Amino acid sequence: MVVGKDHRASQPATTDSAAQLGQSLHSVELQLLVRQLNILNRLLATVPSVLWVFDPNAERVLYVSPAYEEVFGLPLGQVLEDCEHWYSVVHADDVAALKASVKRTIEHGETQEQEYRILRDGKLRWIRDRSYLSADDDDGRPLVVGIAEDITENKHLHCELERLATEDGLTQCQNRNHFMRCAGFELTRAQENGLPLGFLMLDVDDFKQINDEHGHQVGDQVLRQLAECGRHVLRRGDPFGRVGGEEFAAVLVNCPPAQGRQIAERLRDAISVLTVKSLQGPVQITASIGLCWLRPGDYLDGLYRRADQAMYAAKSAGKNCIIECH
Ligand SMILES: Nc1nc2c(ncn2[C@@H]2O[C@H](COP(=O)(O)OP(=O)(O)OP(=O)(O)O)[C@@H](O)[C@H]2O)c(=O)[nH]1
Repeated sequence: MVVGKDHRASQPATTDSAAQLGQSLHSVELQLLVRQLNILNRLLATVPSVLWVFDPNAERVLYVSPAYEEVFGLPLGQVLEDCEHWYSVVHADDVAALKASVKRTIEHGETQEQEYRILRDGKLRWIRDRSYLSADDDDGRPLVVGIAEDITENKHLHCELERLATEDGLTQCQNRNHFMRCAGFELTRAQENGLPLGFLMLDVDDFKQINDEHGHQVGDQVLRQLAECGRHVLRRGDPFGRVGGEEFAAVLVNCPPAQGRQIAERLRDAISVLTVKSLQGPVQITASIGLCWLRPGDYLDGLYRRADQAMYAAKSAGKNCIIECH
């Protein structure tokens, strides 16, 4: 913006040049401001995150950046008219937590970070929203400013990494590390609450022979089917993992011995009727099971060792049976 020279003769020369200087200064500042505004608009239109400003007193969204339409799949105008539109795509189970998080920002000035699910184009997407209490605006009222990002891809990657870190690749049950962590957690919980807990160790019988006669692929299939059988027979929340080559373990959470024996028996029965296909015909499998119970002052190592000893006792007793260690 260029301001023209003022030729008014009545103006004294000094005042004239001061006014000119003032105007051109004004003009430079204005140009700078317009330029900054353009940059800011370009930035806001380019960044994939949604920046938003909420006025808690008026309960209105004062501003949302253009990415809102892309990220939330909703028109900008609607949310500026009524902030509830924002929640219309949020997963019903996540709305309360999201509202509570914004409320905490308003009431305590706490910076909040909330992850929630939205439904966009019939698909679930994950959003991470951070909100901050901003400096007062012109009227002296506090505003909440936030930045929301679509983190769906990160979330999927995180889930995949977690799965790889906790799951046994062959059988899809817990891997040894994860099982031991879960077992330790359940042991502590049982001790703190005085609840009964069982520990079960299972080893496939004559597995080397199965591998030798039918090949490793059939052996792998035996392990997969056995794991599937374990998932089916054991209760949902009971940790169950592959702790060695053909060795599995389970924690029977809040389970008195009588019930634990029934579960172990059901498992042994279910395994003994499993048939695994091979070129030479169906392969029958059996397993030896060791069982023991949590004692006061037990450590996971001790519990594991007693169940292992009981399992080896079952092997010595002729296999395909359950031995309990007290
Ligand atoms: N197919 C397959 N075999 C495995 C895997 N991990 C370990 N094994 C095999 O499991 C077999 C275990 O053999 P052993 O320890 O002698 O036990 P076993 O033949 O079951 O004998 P008992 O325990 O006395 O019944 C070995 O041949 C290992 O190579 C695996 O992931 N896949």
